[in-house]
Amino acid sequence: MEFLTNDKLLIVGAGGMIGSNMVQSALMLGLTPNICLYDIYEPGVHGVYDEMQQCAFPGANITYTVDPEEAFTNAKFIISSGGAPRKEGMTREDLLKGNCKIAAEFGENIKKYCPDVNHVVVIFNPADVTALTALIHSGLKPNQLTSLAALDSTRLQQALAHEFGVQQDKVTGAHTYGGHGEQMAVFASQVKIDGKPLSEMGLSAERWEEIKHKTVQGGSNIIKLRGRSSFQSPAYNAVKMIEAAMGGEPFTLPAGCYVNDDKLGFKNVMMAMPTTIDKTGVHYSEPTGTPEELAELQKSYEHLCKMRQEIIDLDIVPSIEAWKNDNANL
Ligand SMILES: NC(=O)c1ccc[n+]([C@@H]2O[C@H](COP(=O)([O-])OP(=O)(O)OC[C@H]3O[C@@H](n4cnc5c(N)ncnc54)[C@H](O)[C@@H]3O)[C@@H](O)[C@H]2O)c1
Ligand SMILES: O=C(O)C[C@H](O)C(=O)O
Repeated sequence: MEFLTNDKLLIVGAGGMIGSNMVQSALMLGLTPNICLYDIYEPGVHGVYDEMQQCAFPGANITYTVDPEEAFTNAKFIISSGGAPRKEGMTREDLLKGNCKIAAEFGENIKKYCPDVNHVVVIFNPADVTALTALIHSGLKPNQLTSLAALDSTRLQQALAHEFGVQQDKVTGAHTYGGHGEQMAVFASQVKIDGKPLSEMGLSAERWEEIKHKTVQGGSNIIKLRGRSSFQSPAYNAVKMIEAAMGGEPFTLPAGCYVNDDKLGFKNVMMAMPTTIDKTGVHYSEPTGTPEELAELQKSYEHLCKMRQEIIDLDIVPSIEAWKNDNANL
């Protein structure tokens, strides 16, 4: 089996549902044989390790540990789903306090044990805010850390493909930006169905609102159907993001990235943007949309600013001025 690299990939939260699926996806996609599984729950991560050994995957060199020093040392790529998931009836924001505390420790571990890491993907929710917390505590440059935001766009693609009876890959430009939560901004103006603009497809305004609602509720719908939050789609997409950061196939769906942009008016937040991820990290571009879509994005940004204030008030991150003093790149 040929691998893209031999660099160490660390999977944090590897004993959980997303973590265990990521190990498998990373090996099946041929990213690296050198994978370290880390979790705070020994039986869980031990069990995943045993199962991966029992796959007898050619060339794999998997280790597992509950010791952060052993886990983070020499890691070149990291994906973390190490945090609590929500249950039915909860919002992602309900996880903010507990998971952002975990994110602060996660960032500190990076700073202490692997400051030379190339790229980090944060999955655990609320992903925009846990990722911001991790970025601030890690001391990394903004283009080295991304959060998983792609599922909202793949859900929009899915709903539109179903509506028009086409293969999902015939739906292009179906993207959501801003926060990965109920306040996400769902963009229609760039969508094409089999090459034809959505505006020419005869979709009623009422039907579009239903598709939007379905997209926003996509995560809750999986919880209703499966009794737990999504794990296959986040695992696959996060591994694809890391593959792109390793220099493999480009990742073109929106990703969460640090934005501090006077021109756009979005300051000191992590949010989903039009992005590209490559060996040099994550790079965003300006979203294209109608004035209504951009106003929705502004609302989503304002919601993210409120959550940012909560983690400042909880002393999980310092004030914006203080974190900028610590890391001039932010
Ligand atoms: N961004 C997204 O699109 C997206 C999609 C799905 C799920 N999620 C989020 O991903 C997270 C994980 O979901 P899951 O289904 O894998 O949950 P899970 O409970 O199956 O797994 C989480 C794992 O993290 C471990 N863990 C907890 N605290 C840790 C710490 N401090 N260090 C290391 N490991 C730790 C747990 O022991 C557990 O094994 C949740 O927060 C969920 O909401 C995000
Ligand atoms: O919905 C959740 O809590 C998990 C995840 O954020 C998702 O969108 O599937």
